[in-house]
Amino acid sequence: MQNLLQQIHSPEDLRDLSTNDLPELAKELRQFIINIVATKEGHLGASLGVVELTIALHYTFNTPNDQLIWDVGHQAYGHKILTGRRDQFHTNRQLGGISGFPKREESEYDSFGVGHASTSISAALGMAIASKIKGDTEKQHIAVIGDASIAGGMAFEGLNHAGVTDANILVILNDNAIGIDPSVGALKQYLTNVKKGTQKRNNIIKALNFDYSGPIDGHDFEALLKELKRLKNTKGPKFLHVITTKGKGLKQAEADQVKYHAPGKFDAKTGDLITKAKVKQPPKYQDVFGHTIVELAKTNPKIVGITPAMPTGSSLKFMMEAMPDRAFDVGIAEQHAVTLAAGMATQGLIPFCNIYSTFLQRAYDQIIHDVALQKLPVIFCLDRAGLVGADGATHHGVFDLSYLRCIPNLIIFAPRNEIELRNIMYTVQLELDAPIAIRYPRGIGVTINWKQPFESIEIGKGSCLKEGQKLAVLSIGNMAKNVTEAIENLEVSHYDMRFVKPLDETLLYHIFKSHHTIVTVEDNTIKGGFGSAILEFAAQHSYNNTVKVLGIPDTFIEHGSTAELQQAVGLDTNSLKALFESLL
Ligand SMILES: Cc1ncc(C[n+]2csc(CCOP(=O)(O)OP(=O)(O)O)c2C)c(N)n1
Ligand SMILES: CC(=O)[C@@H](O)[C@H](O)COP(=O)(O)O
Ligand SMILES: [Mg+2]
Repeated sequence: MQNLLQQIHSPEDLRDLSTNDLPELAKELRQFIINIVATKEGHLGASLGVVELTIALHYTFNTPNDQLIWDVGHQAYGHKILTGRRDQFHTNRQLGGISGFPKREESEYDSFGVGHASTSISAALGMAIASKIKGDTEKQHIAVIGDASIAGGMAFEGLNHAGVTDANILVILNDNAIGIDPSVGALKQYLTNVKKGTQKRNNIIKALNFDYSGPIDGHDFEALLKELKRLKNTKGPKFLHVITTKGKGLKQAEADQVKYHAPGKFDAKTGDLITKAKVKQPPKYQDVFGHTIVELAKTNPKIVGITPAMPTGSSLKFMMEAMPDRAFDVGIAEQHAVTLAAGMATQGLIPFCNIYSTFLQRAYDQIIHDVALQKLPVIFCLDRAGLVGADGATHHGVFDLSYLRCIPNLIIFAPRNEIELRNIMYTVQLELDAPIAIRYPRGIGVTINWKQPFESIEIGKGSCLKEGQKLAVLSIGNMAKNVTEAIENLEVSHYDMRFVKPLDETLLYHIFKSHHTIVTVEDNTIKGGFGSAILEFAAQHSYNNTVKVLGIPDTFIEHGSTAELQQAVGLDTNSLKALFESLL
Protein backbone atom coordinates (compact mmCIF):
# COMPACT_ATOMS: atom_id res chain seq x y z
CA MET A 1 0.00 0.00 0.00
CA GLN A 2 1.34 3.43 -0.95
CA ASN A 3 0.60 5.90 1.80
CA LEU A 4 3.22 8.55 2.24
CA LEU A 5 3.80 9.17 -1.45
CA GLN A 6 0.10 9.77 -1.99
CA GLN A 7 0.27 12.61 0.51
CA ILE A 8 3.02 14.45 -1.35
CA HIS A 9 1.69 17.00 -3.81
CA SER A 10 4.68 19.28 -3.59
CA PRO A 11 7.97 19.46 -1.70
CA GLU A 12 6.16 21.50 0.97
CA ASP A 13 4.22 18.36 1.92
CA LEU A 14 7.50 16.49 1.97
CA ARG A 15 9.02 19.02 4.37
CA ASP A 16 6.12 18.39 6.78
CA LEU A 17 7.22 14.78 7.21
CA SER A 18 9.42 13.66 10.07
CA THR A 19 12.89 12.47 9.11
CA ASN A 20 11.85 9.05 10.40
CA ASP A 21 9.31 8.83 7.57
CA LEU A 22 11.85 9.37 4.82
CA PRO A 23 13.09 5.76 4.41
CA GLU A 24 9.49 4.59 3.95
CA LEU A 25 8.88 7.37 1.43
CA ALA A 26 12.02 6.33 -0.44
CA LYS A 27 10.73 2.77 -0.62
CA GLU A 28 7.39 3.89 -2.00
CA LEU A 29 8.94 6.31 -4.47
CA ARG A 30 11.25 3.61 -5.79
CA GLN A 31 8.38 1.18 -6.24
CA PHE A 32 6.31 3.85 -7.97
CA ILE A 33 9.09 4.53 -10.46
CA ILE A 34 9.61 0.80 -11.06
CA ASN A 35 5.90 0.14 -11.59
CA ILE A 36 5.51 2.82 -14.22
CA VAL A 37 8.80 2.47 -16.07
CA ALA A 38 8.17 -1.31 -16.25
CA THR A 39 5.26 -0.75 -18.61
CA LYS A 40 5.83 2.71 -20.07
CA GLU A 41 9.61 2.34 -20.52
CA GLY A 42 12.23 5.02 -19.99
CA HIS A 43 15.41 5.60 -18.01
CA LEU A 44 15.40 3.48 -14.89
CA GLY A 45 18.74 2.92 -13.17
CA ALA A 46 19.71 6.56 -12.75
CA SER A 47 16.46 7.59 -11.04
CA LEU A 48 16.50 4.56 -8.73
CA GLY A 49 20.01 5.51 -7.67
CA VAL A 50 19.13 9.02 -6.52
CA VAL A 51 15.88 8.40 -4.67
CA GLU A 52 17.32 9.26 -1.24
CA LEU A 53 19.32 12.18 -2.64
CA THR A 54 16.22 13.59 -4.37
CA ILE A 55 14.15 13.39 -1.20
CA ALA A 56 16.94 14.84 0.91
CA LEU A 57 17.45 17.78 -1.46
CA HIS A 58 13.78 18.79 -1.60
CA TYR A 59 13.52 18.19 2.15
CA THR A 60 16.48 20.42 2.97
CA PHE A 61 16.33 23.15 0.37
CA ASN A 62 13.57 25.58 -0.30
CA THR A 63 12.74 24.52 -3.85
CA PRO A 64 11.60 26.01 -6.20
CA ASN A 65 13.08 29.24 -4.81
CA ASP A 66 16.37 27.43 -4.37
CA GLN A 67 17.36 26.28 -7.84
CA LEU A 68 17.94 22.58 -8.38
CA ILE A 69 19.51 21.55 -11.67
CA TRP A 70 19.83 17.94 -12.75
CA ASP A 71 22.60 17.21 -15.22
CA VAL A 72 21.28 15.26 -18.25
CA GLY A 73 17.99 14.92 -16.36
CA HIS A 74 17.46 11.21 -16.98
CA GLN A 75 17.71 10.71 -13.21
CA ALA A 76 14.94 13.21 -12.38
CA TYR A 77 11.88 10.90 -12.28
CA GLY A 78 11.77 11.06 -8.47
CA HIS A 79 12.08 14.84 -8.67
CA LYS A 80 9.15 14.99 -11.10
CA ILE A 81 6.99 12.75 -8.94
CA LEU A 82 7.67 14.76 -5.77
CA THR A 83 7.08 18.09 -7.48
CA GLY A 84 3.45 17.70 -8.46
CA ARG A 85 3.68 15.33 -11.40
CA ARG A 86 2.96 12.04 -9.66
CA ASP A 87 -0.42 11.65 -11.33
CA GLN A 88 0.95 12.50 -14.78
CA PHE A 89 3.98 10.29 -14.46
CA HIS A 90 2.27 7.43 -16.32
CA THR A 91 2.39 9.71 -19.40
CA ASN A 92 6.17 10.06 -19.14
CA ARG A 93 7.77 10.28 -22.63
CA GLN A 94 4.44 9.47 -24.32
CA LEU A 95 2.92 11.67 -27.01
CA GLY A 96 1.25 14.62 -25.27
CA GLY A 97 2.57 13.48 -21.88
CA ILE A 98 5.27 14.87 -19.63
CA SER A 99 8.85 14.93 -20.85
CA GLY A 100 11.42 12.38 -19.74
CA PHE A 101 13.71 15.27 -18.83
CA PRO A 102 13.32 18.41 -16.71
CA LYS A 103 11.77 21.17 -18.73
CA ARG A 104 11.19 24.74 -17.63
CA GLU A 105 7.79 25.08 -19.22
CA GLU A 106 6.60 21.92 -17.50
CA SER A 107 7.21 22.95 -13.89
CA GLU A 108 8.62 25.79 -11.81
CA TYR A 109 10.69 23.11 -10.05
CA ASP A 110 12.52 22.35 -13.30
CA SER A 111 15.01 25.17 -13.05
CA PHE A 112 16.82 24.34 -16.27
CA GLY A 113 15.95 22.30 -19.35
CA VAL A 114 18.29 19.38 -19.91
CA GLY A 115 18.87 16.19 -21.91
CA HIS A 116 22.46 16.66 -23.00
CA ALA A 117 25.20 16.14 -20.45
CA SER A 118 27.61 18.39 -18.56
CA THR A 119 25.54 21.59 -18.57
CA SER A 120 24.44 21.78 -14.94
CA ILE A 121 27.45 23.49 -13.36
CA SER A 122 27.54 26.35 -15.87
CA ALA A 123 23.78 26.82 -15.64
CA ALA A 124 23.81 26.79 -11.83
CA LEU A 125 26.73 29.18 -11.75
CA GLY A 126 24.90 31.52 -14.11
CA MET A 127 21.91 31.50 -11.78
CA ALA A 128 24.12 31.98 -8.71
CA ILE A 129 25.86 34.98 -10.23
CA ALA A 130 22.48 36.41 -11.24
CA SER A 131 21.21 36.02 -7.65
CA LYS A 132 24.27 37.83 -6.39
CA ILE A 133 23.81 40.69 -8.81
CA LYS A 134 20.17 40.92 -7.77
CA GLY A 135 21.20 41.01 -4.11
CA ASP A 136 19.62 37.67 -3.19
CA THR A 137 22.31 36.28 -0.93
CA GLU A 138 20.22 33.51 0.64
CA LYS A 139 19.28 31.67 -2.53
CA GLN A 140 21.00 28.34 -3.18
CA HIS A 141 21.89 26.91 -6.58
CA ILE A 142 22.49 23.20 -6.73
CA ALA A 143 23.86 21.19 -9.63
CA VAL A 144 23.57 17.39 -9.38
CA ILE A 145 25.99 15.84 -11.84
CA GLY A 146 27.05 12.24 -12.46
CA ASP A 147 30.58 10.88 -12.54
CA ALA A 148 30.46 10.44 -16.33
CA SER A 149 28.96 13.85 -17.01
CA ILE A 150 31.45 15.71 -14.83
CA ALA A 151 34.19 14.49 -17.18
CA GLY A 152 32.61 16.48 -20.03
CA GLY A 153 34.60 19.57 -20.98
CA MET A 154 31.94 22.10 -20.12
CA ALA A 155 31.68 20.77 -16.58
CA PHE A 156 35.40 21.46 -16.09
CA GLU A 157 34.95 24.92 -17.56
CA GLY A 158 32.17 25.57 -15.06
CA LEU A 159 34.22 24.33 -12.10
CA ASN A 160 37.18 26.40 -13.21
CA HIS A 161 35.07 29.54 -13.26
CA ALA A 162 33.07 28.82 -10.11
CA GLY A 163 36.24 28.36 -8.08
CA VAL A 164 37.21 32.02 -8.47
CA THR A 165 33.78 33.36 -7.57
CA ASP A 166 32.02 33.66 -4.24
CA ALA A 167 28.76 32.55 -5.85
CA ASN A 168 26.40 30.36 -3.85
CA ILE A 169 26.75 27.20 -5.82
CA LEU A 170 26.65 23.63 -4.57
CA VAL A 171 27.88 20.95 -6.95
CA ILE A 172 26.81 17.46 -5.94
CA LEU A 173 28.76 14.73 -7.64
CA ASN A 174 26.56 11.65 -7.85
CA ASP A 175 29.28 9.07 -8.21
CA ASN A 176 28.03 5.62 -9.15
CA ALA A 177 31.14 4.83 -11.22
CA ILE A 178 29.12 4.33 -14.38
CA GLY A 179 27.58 6.36 -17.19
CA ILE A 180 25.47 4.38 -19.61
CA ASP A 181 28.54 2.18 -19.91
CA PRO A 182 31.31 2.04 -17.29
CA SER A 183 32.89 5.46 -16.76
CA VAL A 184 36.31 5.94 -18.29
CA GLY A 185 39.38 8.11 -17.99
CA ALA A 186 41.85 9.38 -15.46
CA LEU A 187 39.17 11.27 -13.53
CA LYS A 188 37.31 8.01 -12.98
CA GLN A 189 40.54 6.52 -11.61
CA TYR A 190 41.02 9.54 -9.39
CA LEU A 191 37.47 9.24 -8.00
CA THR A 192 38.05 5.56 -7.30
CA ASN A 193 41.15 6.49 -5.33
CA VAL A 194 39.19 9.12 -3.38
CA LYS A 195 36.65 6.47 -2.47
CA LYS A 196 39.41 4.11 -1.38
CA GLY A 197 40.85 6.88 0.77
CA THR A 198 44.19 6.87 -1.05
CA GLN A 199 43.81 10.38 -2.47
CA LYS A 200 43.11 12.42 0.64
CA ARG A 201 45.83 15.00 0.35
CA ASN A 202 45.75 16.00 -3.30
CA ASN A 203 42.11 16.79 -3.69
CA ILE A 204 41.62 18.43 -7.08
CA ILE A 205 38.27 19.91 -6.14
CA LYS A 206 39.74 21.59 -3.06
CA ALA A 207 42.56 22.84 -5.23
CA LEU A 208 39.91 24.60 -7.34
CA ASN A 209 38.78 26.53 -4.22
CA PHE A 210 35.65 24.54 -3.44
CA ASP A 211 34.49 23.62 0.04
CA TYR A 212 34.79 19.87 -0.64
CA SER A 213 33.05 17.27 1.51
CA GLY A 214 32.54 13.54 1.18
CA PRO A 215 32.51 10.98 -0.07
CA ILE A 216 29.31 10.10 1.78
CA ASP A 217 26.82 7.30 1.28
CA GLY A 218 24.05 8.67 -0.93
CA HIS A 219 21.56 6.13 0.35
CA ASP A 220 22.04 7.10 4.00
CA PHE A 221 19.49 9.76 4.96
CA GLU A 222 21.23 10.66 8.20
CA ALA A 223 24.52 11.39 6.45
CA LEU A 224 22.83 13.21 3.57
CA LEU A 225 20.62 15.44 5.70
CA LYS A 226 23.41 16.36 8.07
CA GLU A 227 25.76 17.39 5.32
CA LEU A 228 23.15 19.15 3.18
CA LYS A 229 22.09 21.19 6.21
CA ARG A 230 25.66 22.29 6.76
CA LEU A 231 26.10 23.18 3.10
CA LYS A 232 22.84 25.11 3.01
CA ASN A 233 24.35 27.44 5.57
CA THR A 234 27.74 27.72 3.92
CA LYS A 235 28.39 30.50 1.44
CA GLY A 236 30.42 30.29 -1.77
CA PRO A 237 31.29 27.35 -4.03
CA LYS A 238 30.75 23.98 -2.40
CA PHE A 239 31.19 20.43 -3.66
CA LEU A 240 29.66 17.33 -2.14
CA HIS A 241 30.83 13.91 -3.28
CA VAL A 242 28.07 11.34 -2.91
CA ILE A 243 28.40 7.61 -3.58
CA THR A 244 25.34 5.81 -4.90
CA THR A 245 24.45 2.60 -6.67
CA LYS A 246 22.83 2.89 -10.07
CA GLY A 247 19.64 0.82 -10.16
CA LYS A 248 19.44 0.73 -6.34
CA GLY A 249 16.55 -1.35 -5.04
CA LEU A 250 15.96 -3.56 -8.07
CA LYS A 251 18.22 -6.59 -8.03
CA GLN A 252 18.58 -6.95 -11.79
CA ALA A 253 19.11 -3.22 -12.28
CA GLU A 254 21.97 -3.24 -9.77
CA ALA A 255 23.47 -6.36 -11.33
CA ASP A 256 23.27 -5.27 -14.98
CA GLN A 257 23.52 -1.50 -14.81
CA VAL A 258 24.16 -1.09 -18.53
CA LYS A 259 21.04 -2.95 -19.60
CA TYR A 260 18.87 -1.31 -16.93
CA HIS A 261 19.94 2.23 -17.81
CA ALA A 262 16.88 2.18 -20.08
CA PRO A 263 15.70 -1.43 -20.11
CA GLY A 264 12.49 -1.29 -22.12
CA LYS A 265 9.55 -3.19 -20.67
CA PHE A 266 10.15 -5.45 -17.70
CA ASP A 267 8.23 -7.31 -15.01
CA ALA A 268 7.82 -4.87 -12.12
CA LYS A 269 7.68 -7.68 -9.56
CA THR A 270 10.59 -9.82 -10.66
CA GLY A 271 12.58 -7.19 -12.56
CA ASP A 272 12.98 -9.61 -15.48
CA LEU A 273 13.04 -8.09 -18.93
CA ILE A 274 10.07 -8.79 -21.16
CA THR A 275 11.58 -10.20 -24.30
CA LYS A 276 9.67 -9.99 -27.52
CA ALA A 277 8.78 -13.16 -29.45
CA LYS A 278 11.67 -14.06 -31.72
CA VAL A 279 10.47 -13.16 -35.22
CA LYS A 280 13.32 -12.56 -37.58
CA GLN A 281 13.74 -8.82 -37.90
CA PRO A 282 16.12 -6.55 -39.76
CA PRO A 283 19.08 -5.52 -37.60
CA LYS A 284 19.46 -2.20 -35.85
CA TYR A 285 21.52 0.24 -37.88
CA GLN A 286 23.87 0.62 -34.91
CA ASP A 287 24.64 -3.11 -35.01
CA VAL A 288 25.32 -3.02 -38.73
CA PHE A 289 27.81 -0.23 -38.01
CA GLY A 290 29.32 -2.17 -35.08
CA HIS A 291 29.77 -5.45 -36.93
CA THR A 292 30.88 -3.84 -40.16
CA ILE A 293 33.65 -1.77 -38.59
CA VAL A 294 35.06 -4.93 -37.00
CA GLU A 295 34.88 -6.75 -40.33
CA LEU A 296 36.66 -3.92 -42.14
CA ALA A 297 39.22 -3.33 -39.41
CA LYS A 298 40.31 -6.96 -39.59
CA THR A 299 41.69 -6.36 -43.07
CA ASN A 300 42.54 -2.66 -42.82
CA PRO A 301 44.95 -2.01 -39.94
CA LYS A 302 44.57 1.76 -40.28
CA ILE A 303 40.96 1.76 -39.13
CA VAL A 304 40.26 3.04 -35.62
CA GLY A 305 36.92 3.62 -33.88
CA ILE A 306 35.94 6.42 -31.51
CA THR A 307 32.83 6.93 -29.39
CA PRO A 308 32.17 9.62 -26.82
CA ALA A 309 30.56 7.53 -24.04
CA MET A 310 28.18 5.50 -26.21
CA PRO A 311 29.87 2.12 -26.80
CA THR A 312 26.62 0.22 -26.28
CA GLY A 313 24.34 2.73 -28.01
CA SER A 314 26.58 2.94 -31.07
CA SER A 315 27.63 -0.73 -30.95
CA LEU A 316 31.28 0.28 -31.14
CA LYS A 317 31.49 -2.08 -28.17
CA PHE A 318 31.95 -4.93 -30.65
CA MET A 319 35.20 -3.37 -31.85
CA MET A 320 36.24 -2.44 -28.30
CA GLU A 321 35.91 -6.10 -27.37
CA ALA A 322 37.60 -7.44 -30.52
CA MET A 323 40.35 -4.82 -30.88
CA PRO A 324 40.72 -2.91 -27.62
CA ASP A 325 43.82 -1.08 -28.86
CA ARG A 326 42.02 0.42 -31.84
CA ALA A 327 38.63 1.38 -30.42
CA PHE A 328 38.27 4.22 -27.93
CA ASP A 329 35.53 5.29 -25.57
CA VAL A 330 36.65 8.81 -24.67
CA GLY A 331 33.82 9.57 -22.24
CA ILE A 332 31.26 12.36 -22.65
CA ALA A 333 33.64 14.44 -24.72
CA GLU A 334 32.27 15.05 -28.21
CA GLN A 335 34.62 17.94 -28.92
CA HIS A 336 37.62 15.87 -27.94
CA ALA A 337 36.36 12.88 -29.95
CA VAL A 338 36.26 14.95 -33.13
CA THR A 339 39.66 16.57 -32.72
CA LEU A 340 41.18 13.27 -31.60
CA ALA A 341 39.93 11.80 -34.88
CA ALA A 342 41.43 14.77 -36.73
CA GLY A 343 44.80 14.15 -35.10
CA MET A 344 44.69 10.49 -35.99
CA ALA A 345 43.79 11.31 -39.60
CA THR A 346 46.86 13.55 -39.94
CA GLN A 347 48.96 10.48 -39.22
CA GLY A 348 47.33 8.30 -41.84
CA LEU A 349 44.89 6.43 -39.63
CA ILE A 350 41.30 6.03 -40.80
CA PRO A 351 39.13 7.18 -37.90
CA PHE A 352 35.45 6.26 -37.75
CA CYS A 353 34.11 8.76 -35.25
CA ASN A 354 30.66 7.59 -34.20
CA ILE A 355 28.50 10.24 -32.54
CA TYR A 356 24.74 10.55 -32.15
CA SER A 357 23.54 13.30 -34.47
CA THR A 358 22.20 15.37 -31.56
CA PHE A 359 25.43 15.12 -29.56
CA LEU A 360 27.60 16.11 -32.53
CA GLN A 361 26.02 19.55 -32.13
CA ARG A 362 28.40 19.88 -29.19
CA ALA A 363 31.43 19.69 -31.48
CA TYR A 364 30.53 22.03 -34.27
CA ASP A 365 33.66 24.13 -34.38
CA GLN A 366 35.81 21.04 -34.14
CA ILE A 367 34.18 19.73 -37.33
CA ILE A 368 34.79 23.02 -39.11
CA HIS A 369 38.13 24.15 -37.75
CA ASP A 370 39.91 20.92 -36.93
CA VAL A 371 38.57 18.60 -39.62
CA ALA A 372 36.98 20.26 -42.65
CA LEU A 373 39.29 23.26 -42.95
CA GLN A 374 42.24 20.90 -43.12
CA LYS A 375 40.31 18.48 -45.35
CA LEU A 376 41.13 15.59 -43.05
CA PRO A 377 39.49 12.32 -44.03
CA VAL A 378 37.58 11.68 -40.82
CA ILE A 379 34.57 9.39 -41.18
CA PHE A 380 31.73 10.68 -39.03
CA CYS A 381 29.06 8.08 -38.38
CA LEU A 382 26.02 9.95 -37.11
CA ASP A 383 23.71 7.53 -35.40
CA ARG A 384 20.18 8.51 -34.23
CA ALA A 385 19.69 10.91 -37.14
CA GLY A 386 16.11 12.05 -37.69
CA LEU A 387 13.28 11.68 -35.18
CA VAL A 388 14.35 9.47 -32.29
CA GLY A 389 11.03 9.08 -30.48
CA ALA A 390 10.51 9.19 -26.73
CA ASP A 391 13.64 11.14 -25.79
CA GLY A 392 12.04 14.07 -27.58
CA ALA A 393 13.18 17.56 -28.40
CA THR A 394 16.60 17.38 -26.76
CA HIS A 395 17.56 14.27 -28.69
CA HIS A 396 16.04 14.38 -32.18
CA GLY A 397 18.78 14.34 -34.78
CA VAL A 398 16.99 16.68 -37.11
CA PHE A 399 19.51 19.44 -37.63
CA ASP A 400 22.57 17.65 -38.96
CA LEU A 401 21.94 18.00 -42.69
CA SER A 402 21.51 21.75 -42.20
CA TYR A 403 24.43 22.33 -39.87
CA LEU A 404 26.76 20.15 -41.94
CA ARG A 405 25.71 21.15 -45.45
CA CYS A 406 27.22 24.63 -45.14
CA ILE A 407 30.68 23.28 -44.28
CA PRO A 408 33.10 23.23 -47.23
CA ASN A 409 34.94 19.98 -48.04
CA LEU A 410 32.45 17.80 -46.18
CA ILE A 411 30.71 14.94 -48.00
CA ILE A 412 27.28 14.02 -46.62
CA PHE A 413 25.69 10.64 -47.23
CA ALA A 414 22.55 9.00 -45.86
CA PRO A 415 22.03 5.27 -46.51
CA ARG A 416 18.50 4.15 -47.30
CA ASN A 417 19.13 0.70 -45.83
CA GLU A 418 21.69 -1.41 -43.99
CA ILE A 419 23.42 -2.59 -47.14
CA GLU A 420 24.08 0.97 -48.21
CA LEU A 421 25.49 1.71 -44.77
CA ARG A 422 27.87 -1.21 -45.06
CA ASN A 423 28.86 -0.30 -48.58
CA ILE A 424 29.63 3.32 -47.81
CA MET A 425 31.71 2.26 -44.81
CA TYR A 426 33.56 -0.13 -47.10
CA THR A 427 34.02 2.53 -49.79
CA VAL A 428 35.38 5.30 -47.59
CA GLN A 429 38.01 3.16 -45.88
CA LEU A 430 39.44 2.25 -49.30
CA GLU A 431 40.13 5.81 -50.32
CA LEU A 432 38.96 9.17 -49.03
CA ASP A 433 40.52 12.58 -49.44
CA ALA A 434 37.93 14.60 -47.52
CA PRO A 435 35.77 14.16 -44.42
CA ILE A 436 32.40 12.45 -44.73
CA ALA A 437 29.31 12.39 -42.53
CA ILE A 438 27.20 9.24 -42.79
CA ARG A 439 23.86 9.74 -41.04
CA TYR A 440 21.48 6.92 -40.19
CA PRO A 441 18.49 6.50 -37.92
CA ARG A 442 17.75 4.96 -34.53
CA GLY A 443 16.46 1.41 -34.46
CA ILE A 444 15.96 -1.31 -36.98
CA GLY A 445 16.33 -0.95 -40.71
CA VAL A 446 14.63 -2.75 -43.55
CA THR A 447 16.91 -5.57 -44.70
CA ILE A 448 16.94 -8.95 -42.96
CA ASN A 449 19.81 -10.35 -45.04
CA TRP A 450 22.03 -7.35 -44.57
CA LYS A 451 25.38 -9.08 -44.64
CA GLN A 452 25.96 -9.02 -48.38
CA PRO A 453 29.37 -8.86 -50.11
CA PHE A 454 30.71 -5.31 -50.12
CA GLU A 455 30.27 -3.08 -53.17
CA SER A 456 31.76 0.35 -53.73
CA ILE A 457 29.54 3.40 -53.90
CA GLU A 458 30.45 6.19 -56.28
CA ILE A 459 30.77 9.41 -54.29
CA GLY A 460 28.10 11.91 -55.33
CA LYS A 461 25.96 9.43 -57.23
CA GLY A 462 22.20 9.10 -56.59
CA SER A 463 19.98 6.32 -57.84
CA CYS A 464 16.61 5.91 -59.49
CA LEU A 465 14.35 3.52 -57.56
CA LYS A 466 11.27 3.91 -59.74
CA GLU A 467 10.51 5.62 -63.02
CA GLY A 468 7.21 7.43 -63.38
CA GLN A 469 5.98 10.60 -64.97
CA LYS A 470 5.21 14.19 -64.10
CA LEU A 471 5.98 13.91 -60.40
CA ALA A 472 9.41 13.00 -59.03
CA VAL A 473 9.98 12.28 -55.38
CA LEU A 474 13.54 12.77 -54.16
CA SER A 475 14.23 11.17 -50.81
CA ILE A 476 17.28 11.03 -48.62
CA GLY A 477 18.26 8.19 -46.31
CA ASN A 478 15.68 6.01 -44.62
CA MET A 479 12.82 8.25 -45.77
CA ALA A 480 13.01 6.09 -48.92
CA LYS A 481 11.02 3.42 -47.08
CA ASN A 482 7.93 5.57 -46.46
CA VAL A 483 8.13 7.00 -49.97
CA THR A 484 8.39 3.53 -51.55
CA GLU A 485 5.30 2.42 -49.65
CA ALA A 486 3.42 5.63 -50.43
CA ILE A 487 3.93 5.39 -54.19
CA GLU A 488 3.30 1.67 -54.52
CA ASN A 489 0.27 2.22 -56.73
CA LEU A 490 1.17 5.61 -58.13
CA GLU A 491 2.88 6.53 -61.39
CA VAL A 492 5.53 8.56 -59.67
CA SER A 493 9.30 8.59 -60.07
CA HIS A 494 11.39 7.96 -56.98
CA TYR A 495 15.04 8.88 -56.64
CA ASP A 496 17.24 8.10 -53.66
CA MET A 497 19.70 10.96 -53.89
CA ARG A 498 22.03 9.34 -51.31
CA PHE A 499 24.40 12.31 -51.15
CA VAL A 500 23.25 15.66 -49.83
CA LYS A 501 26.69 16.91 -50.73
CA PRO A 502 27.94 16.73 -53.40
CA LEU A 503 24.57 16.54 -55.13
CA ASP A 504 24.29 14.30 -58.17
CA GLU A 505 23.82 17.18 -60.59
CA THR A 506 23.73 14.94 -63.67
CA LEU A 507 20.80 13.08 -62.20
CA LEU A 508 19.15 16.35 -61.16
CA TYR A 509 19.36 17.78 -64.71
CA HIS A 510 17.53 14.69 -65.91
CA ILE A 511 14.92 14.88 -63.13
CA PHE A 512 14.18 18.57 -63.64
CA LYS A 513 13.91 18.15 -67.41
CA SER A 514 11.59 15.15 -67.29
CA HIS A 515 9.21 16.05 -64.44
CA HIS A 516 6.89 18.95 -63.82
CA THR A 517 6.78 18.71 -60.05
CA ILE A 518 9.54 17.70 -57.64
CA VAL A 519 8.94 16.75 -54.01
CA THR A 520 11.85 16.33 -51.63
CA VAL A 521 11.52 14.23 -48.49
CA GLU A 522 13.89 14.30 -45.50
CA ASP A 523 13.70 13.75 -41.74
CA ASN A 524 15.75 16.88 -41.16
CA THR A 525 14.57 20.40 -40.56
CA ILE A 526 13.24 21.99 -43.74
CA LYS A 527 15.42 25.01 -43.09
CA GLY A 528 18.72 24.57 -44.81
CA GLY A 529 18.51 20.82 -45.34
CA PHE A 530 18.32 18.48 -48.32
CA GLY A 531 15.30 20.19 -49.88
CA SER A 532 17.02 23.55 -49.58
CA ALA A 533 19.95 22.09 -51.51
CA ILE A 534 17.58 21.05 -54.30
CA LEU A 535 15.95 24.50 -54.29
CA GLU A 536 19.39 26.11 -54.55
CA PHE A 537 20.19 23.84 -57.48
CA ALA A 538 16.93 24.79 -59.20
CA ALA A 539 17.52 28.51 -58.68
CA GLN A 540 21.12 28.28 -59.82
CA HIS A 541 20.07 26.61 -63.07
CA SER A 542 16.92 28.72 -63.53
CA TYR A 543 14.56 25.76 -63.46
CA ASN A 544 11.02 26.81 -62.72
CA ASN A 545 9.55 23.41 -61.92
CA THR A 546 7.32 23.32 -58.86
CA VAL A 547 9.45 22.13 -55.95
CA LYS A 548 7.85 21.12 -52.67
CA VAL A 549 10.06 20.50 -49.66
CA LEU A 550 8.89 18.05 -46.99
CA GLY A 551 10.69 17.62 -43.70
CA ILE A 552 10.65 18.75 -40.09
CA PRO A 553 8.96 22.12 -39.61
CA ASP A 554 10.75 25.04 -37.99
CA THR A 555 9.80 24.12 -34.44
CA PHE A 556 11.10 21.76 -31.76
CA ILE A 557 9.38 18.40 -32.01
CA GLU A 558 8.38 16.90 -28.67
CA HIS A 559 8.33 13.26 -27.58
CA GLY A 560 6.22 10.35 -28.75
CA SER A 561 6.87 7.22 -30.75
CA THR A 562 8.74 7.81 -34.00
CA ALA A 563 5.67 6.66 -35.95
CA GLU A 564 3.44 9.15 -34.10
CA LEU A 565 5.89 11.97 -34.64
CA GLN A 566 6.32 11.17 -38.33
CA GLN A 567 2.56 11.33 -38.65
CA ALA A 568 2.46 14.65 -36.79
CA VAL A 569 4.88 16.21 -39.27
CA GLY A 570 3.38 14.54 -42.36
CA LEU A 571 6.26 12.17 -43.10
CA ASP A 572 4.42 8.89 -42.53
CA THR A 573 3.38 6.73 -45.46
CA ASN A 574 -0.29 7.74 -45.46
CA SER A 575 0.36 11.47 -45.29
CA LEU A 576 2.94 11.20 -48.05
CA LYS A 577 0.58 9.18 -50.23
CA ALA A 578 -2.21 11.71 -49.79
CA LEU A 579 0.11 14.54 -50.70
CA PHE A 580 1.52 12.82 -53.79
CA GLU A 581 -1.98 12.00 -54.98
CA SER A 582 -2.99 15.63 -54.60
CA LEU A 583 -0.07 16.66 -56.80
CA LEU A 584 -0.79 14.23 -59.62
C1 LIG B 1 26.43 15.59 -24.55
C2 LIG B 1 25.88 14.23 -24.27
N1 LIG B 1 26.59 13.13 -24.64
C3 LIG B 1 26.09 11.91 -24.38
C4 LIG B 1 24.89 11.77 -23.76
C5 LIG B 1 24.31 10.40 -23.56
N2 LIG B 1 24.23 10.07 -22.14
C6 LIG B 1 23.11 10.23 -21.43
S1 LIG B 1 23.25 9.76 -19.84
C7 LIG B 1 24.87 9.37 -20.08
C8 LIG B 1 25.68 8.84 -18.95
C9 LIG B 1 25.60 9.74 -17.77
O1 LIG B 1 26.34 9.19 -16.75
P1 LIG B 1 26.44 9.90 -15.36
O2 LIG B 1 26.61 11.35 -15.54
O3 LIG B 1 27.46 9.19 -14.58
O4 LIG B 1 24.98 9.69 -14.77
P2 LIG B 1 24.29 8.32 -14.31
O5 LIG B 1 23.57 7.79 -15.47
O6 LIG B 1 25.32 7.42 -13.81
O7 LIG B 1 23.35 8.76 -13.24
C10 LIG B 1 25.26 9.57 -21.40
C11 LIG B 1 26.59 9.28 -21.95
C12 LIG B 1 24.18 12.93 -23.40
N3 LIG B 1 22.98 12.89 -22.84
N4 LIG B 1 24.71 14.14 -23.66
C1 LIG C 1 19.71 10.24 -21.54
C2 LIG C 1 20.42 9.96 -22.78
O1 LIG C 1 20.91 10.85 -23.42
C3 LIG C 1 20.57 8.59 -23.28
O2 LIG C 1 20.29 7.65 -22.31
C4 LIG C 1 19.68 8.42 -24.49
O3 LIG C 1 18.34 8.36 -24.07
C5 LIG C 1 20.07 7.17 -25.21
O4 LIG C 1 19.33 7.08 -26.38
P1 LIG C 1 19.18 5.69 -27.14
O5 LIG C 1 18.13 4.92 -26.39
O6 LIG C 1 18.73 6.07 -28.50
O7 LIG C 1 20.51 5.02 -27.10
MG1 LIG D 1 27.27 7.76 -13.18
